[in-house]
Amino acid sequence: MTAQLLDGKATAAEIRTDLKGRVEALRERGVGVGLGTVLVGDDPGSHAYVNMKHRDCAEVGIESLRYDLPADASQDEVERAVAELNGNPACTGYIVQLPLPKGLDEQRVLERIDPAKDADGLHPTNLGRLVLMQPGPLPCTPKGIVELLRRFDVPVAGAEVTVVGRGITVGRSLGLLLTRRTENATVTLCHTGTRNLAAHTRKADIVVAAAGVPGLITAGMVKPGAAVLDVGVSRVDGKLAGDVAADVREVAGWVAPNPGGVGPMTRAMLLANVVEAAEASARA
Ligand SMILES: Nc1nc(=O)c2c([nH]1)NC[C@@H]1CN(c3ccc(C(=O)N[C@@H](CCC(=O)O)C(=O)O)cc3)C=[N+]21
Repeated sequence: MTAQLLDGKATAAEIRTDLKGRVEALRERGVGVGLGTVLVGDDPGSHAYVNMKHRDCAEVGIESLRYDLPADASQDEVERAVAELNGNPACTGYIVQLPLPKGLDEQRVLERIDPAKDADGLHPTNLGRLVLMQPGPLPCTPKGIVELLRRFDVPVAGAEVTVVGRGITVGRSLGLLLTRRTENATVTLCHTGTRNLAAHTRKADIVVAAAGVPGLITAGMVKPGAAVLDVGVSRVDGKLAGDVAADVREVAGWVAPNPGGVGPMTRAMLLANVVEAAEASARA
């Protein structure tokens, strides 16, 4: 038996079609939707991701505003781009592509984003709302993971979920999201200090691998029939490598591959956050 594919690529395309209709409806009411990006430096991966985000915007009818700053940009220059997007009414939401080049204070930049325009949900105010279980923009990757599980009817309520990785953009935020009453999962959050990783993954109904360690999760670490989602992004000899080994397909019940799984869902949720913020402001 091989695992059912959690096809993030096809699901994200369906979501973009839905969003396109909602963007048209907003425009008919005179409400524009614009996504900004701030990219610093010349990392080829980051450039590729930002390009994909702008292509998605064009498809859905969202205006895009783009700031590309050189690798030697100063903290002030980055913060000036952020201030401009905060002040520009054509920009209804934006992101600062992470990681920023060494020497820049990432947290200080994130804190200067207007929380109402925070399309990534990474401003401390919005992360605080997540901790407090109040409404607000959610980090795109965790939101995409929950949406993917929901659309493929993977049971989440009451499930044992083991998340590997404690980063803010994925692991830690996902733990907070999945333990809300509306998701109701039991979460084990593993990290580099975890003593027996396999013991934690083997008991899980759902494993989310977001450690950035190529091939970390192998077939022997997975309970038969479990859902395994590969969120690892590493480059091995210039090629994209996930955290999940190929043999996992033979034991898992569902697999979200990388590429083609959670990545496209992350981009779709970025658009969803921008559209939802515009809809909320149109209601106000
Ligand atoms: N402020 C900020 N927000 C982010 O959301 C953010 C970020 N910084 N920095 C980097 C990570 C990484 N990330 C991905 C998004 C989409 C794909 C994606 O769509 N991947 C496709 C194509 C992969 C390929 O072919 O290269 C796939 O998985 O099928 C991957 C990775 C967002 N990130």
